[in-house]
Amino acid sequence: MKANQPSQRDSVYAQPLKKVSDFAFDTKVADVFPDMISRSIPGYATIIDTIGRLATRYVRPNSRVYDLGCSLGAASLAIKQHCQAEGVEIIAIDNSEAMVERCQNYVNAYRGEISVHVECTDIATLEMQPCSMVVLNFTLQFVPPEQRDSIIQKIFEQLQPGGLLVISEKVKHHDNVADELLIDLYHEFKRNNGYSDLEISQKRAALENVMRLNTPEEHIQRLTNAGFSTVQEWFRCFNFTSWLALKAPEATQHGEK
Ligand SMILES: C[S@@+](CC[C@H](N)C(=O)[O-])C[C@H]1O[C@@H](n2cnc3c(N)ncnc32)[C@H](O)[C@@H]1O
Ligand SMILES: O=C(O)C(=O)C[C@]1(C(=O)O)C=C[C@@H](O)C=C1
Repeated sequence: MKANQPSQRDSVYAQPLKKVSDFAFDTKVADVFPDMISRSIPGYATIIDTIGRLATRYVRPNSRVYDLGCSLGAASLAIKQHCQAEGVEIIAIDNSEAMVERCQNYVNAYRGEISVHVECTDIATLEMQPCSMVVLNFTLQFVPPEQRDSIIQKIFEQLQPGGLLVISEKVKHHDNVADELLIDLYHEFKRNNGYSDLEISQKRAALENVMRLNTPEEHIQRLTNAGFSTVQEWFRCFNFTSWLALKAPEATQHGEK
C-alpha cells in the first residue's frame, strides 16, 4: 500500500465528543492518515505526484532532499519513484513519533536507488545541510507563526543555487466574502467525500488553536524576504494552495537576472 492511498477509514470525529481536544498527529490520526488526507485536501494526489515530477527537474546528483513534516512519507516516496539522479539521499523529518514509526515501515517496503532517512525532530531546531530540494507539504501551517520566518530563511540558506522549495498550505483571505465562499466550497468538498457535518465541525474546532493560517500574501512576502528569486503558485483549489520557490542559479544571484 502506498503512503498516499486510502487505508483504514477516518472516523476520528464521527461520534459526538463531550469536549473537542486540540488536533494532534497521534496514533489515532496516524493510523487513518492516508484516508484522512486524501479526503481532506483537494488535489492531494496531484500535489504528491507533481512533487515527484518536480524532483526529476531540480534534484541534483549527489545531493540531499528534505521532506519536512513528512507524515507517512508520501512526498518522499513520490520523489524516490520519479527521480533518476545518482547519489541522492532523502531526509524525512516529522516531530510525531506515531508518524515517524509508520513512515519508516512504508519506506522500508520500497526498494530503490535513493535512500530515505527518517527522523523524529522538530523542523524549527533541525540542523539542515546543503540540499537541492525541500518539501514543506502542509506543514508550516502547524508550526507556531513566530517560528515560520526563521525556518524559511534556514531552508533558503541551505538550498544550493538553482534549488527548489515546494510549499503547500491551507490559506485564509482578508476579503471576508472570498474567505467564507472558499471555506464553504471546501466544506462541500468534505461532505462530498463522505464527512458528516458533525465530523466537519468537530475537526474544525480541534484545528482552531493548532493550525494557524497565513494569507497567500504573507506566504509570498516571507519567501521573497528570505531571498527566493522566483515564487510561483502552481496549484490552487479553494483555500488550498501550493507554490514553488526557486533560489537563483549562481550566475544570476547578484542581481544579474
Ligand atoms: C498535514 S501533515 C503533512 C503531510 C505530508 N507532508 C504529506 O505530504 O503527506 C503535517 C505534518 O507535519 C508534522 N509537523 C507539524 N509541526 C512540525 C514540526 N514543528 N516539526 C516537524 N514536523 C511537524 C506533523 O506531525 C504532521 O505529520
Ligand atoms: O482544514 C481541515 O479541515 C483539514 O482537514 C485540513 C488538514 C490539513 O490541511 O492538513 C488538517 C489535518 C490533516 O492533516 C488533514 C488535512
